[in-house]
Amino acid sequence: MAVLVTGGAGYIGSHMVLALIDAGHDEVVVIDDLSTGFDWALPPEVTLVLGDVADQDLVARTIREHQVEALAHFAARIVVPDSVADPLHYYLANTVKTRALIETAVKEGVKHVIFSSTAAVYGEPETVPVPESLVTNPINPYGRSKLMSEWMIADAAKAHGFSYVILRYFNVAGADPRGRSGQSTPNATHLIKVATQSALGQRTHLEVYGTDYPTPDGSCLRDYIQVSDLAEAHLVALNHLRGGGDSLTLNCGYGRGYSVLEVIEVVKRVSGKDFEVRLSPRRAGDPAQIIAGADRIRSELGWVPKHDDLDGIVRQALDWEDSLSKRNRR
Ligand SMILES: NC(=O)c1ccc[n+]([C@@H]2O[C@H](COP(=O)([O-])OP(=O)(O)OC[C@H]3O[C@@H](n4cnc5c(N)ncnc54)[C@H](O)[C@@H]3O)[C@@H](O)[C@H]2O)c1
Ligand SMILES: O=c1ccn([C@@H]2O[C@H](COP(=O)(O)OP(=O)(O)O[C@H]3O[C@H](CO)[C@H](O)[C@H](O)[C@H]3O)[C@@H](O)[C@H]2O)c(=O)[nH]1
Repeated sequence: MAVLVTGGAGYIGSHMVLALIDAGHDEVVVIDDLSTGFDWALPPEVTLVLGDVADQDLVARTIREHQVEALAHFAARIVVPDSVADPLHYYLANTVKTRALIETAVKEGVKHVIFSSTAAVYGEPETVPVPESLVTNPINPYGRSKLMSEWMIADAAKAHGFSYVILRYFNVAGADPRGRSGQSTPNATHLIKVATQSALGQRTHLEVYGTDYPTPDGSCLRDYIQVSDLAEAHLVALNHLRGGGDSLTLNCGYGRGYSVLEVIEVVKRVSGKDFEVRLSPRRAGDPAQIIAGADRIRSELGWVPKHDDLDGIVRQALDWEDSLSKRNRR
């Protein structure tokens, strides 16, 4: 019985594929349109079906051919400010296409669904950390596009009898400790990516978007979770569902926040490189602070993170960026 990973050629999806392979799952199928992913991010034993998650014939054929039992749905558009600039594109890519995919999964009898959601569903919480029980109130189209998908999945599961785990990721960072994958999107906007590229001289400078937030140093606070720890959370979620466990919605974070300025300091210290930092106005759609209430995933799934260390995460990101620039020069 296979696991179908949508968006498996992307940053987080490729780490999920590696985690599945490392755990001995021999049937892993990826559907990816390679819009932001890379076929080389996949190990050779994994089948890549090139296409769109909303192509219902293609997805149905893939599910049947590989006897797919579980779906891990990563494929999406992910950049918060882009979602503010082009909301209809985000609702199509993240909500409408998820509807089509879930409809196909239901028709084809897929038993379990794991969905990549986001801390952005909480919006601008008044206090942190945020427990899963907090009322959701997304402040940008990206968060809304994901929250609608959460609701669809929960409603469809109730009506059609599949089980699900919705994982609300906080800020994902770092790379595979064995150097097999990492964040590879050339113009990625994520803070740790931009900072490591600046440290390696691949960018001229880094802009800090906002230093007038109501936080200790005025810059935004985020909870950075290492990408292989996050992939491991998906594996324990899959085992939970396969063992007959109930459907769950869980935060994925460490429960600790770092400010943008603190992250920059860590990148400078770990890399041993200084780079220009410009203090700029706020970026559209950014909440001041978002930190996970991180207990439920531990108690429900027994998830134990192994890489809860910002220095280590930054070191992995630097090593990955370095290997990526060598790959691109070849
Ligand atoms: N990166 C983060 O910090 C973060 C935080 C919270 C949630 N998430 C969620 O995690 C998931 C993965 O994010 P990522 O950082 O790996 O992004 P990514 O852009 O690296 O990966 C997305 C993958 O999906 C593929 N894809 C996109 N649309 C597709 C479509 N219609 N059909 C087929 N393939 C398609 C892309 O080619 C890419 O390989 C997303 O759902 C995102 O919303 C990410
Ligand atoms: O060059 C940069 C890049 C980012 N930032 C700041 O750093 C913080 C983190 O920004 P990222 O772009 O790294 O991440 P986001 O918090 O915007 O969003 C990420 O985490 C969210 C969940 O918290 C979503 O799920 C989303 O997909 C994912 O990109 C923000 O305050 C942002 O303004 C900068 O100051 N300069």
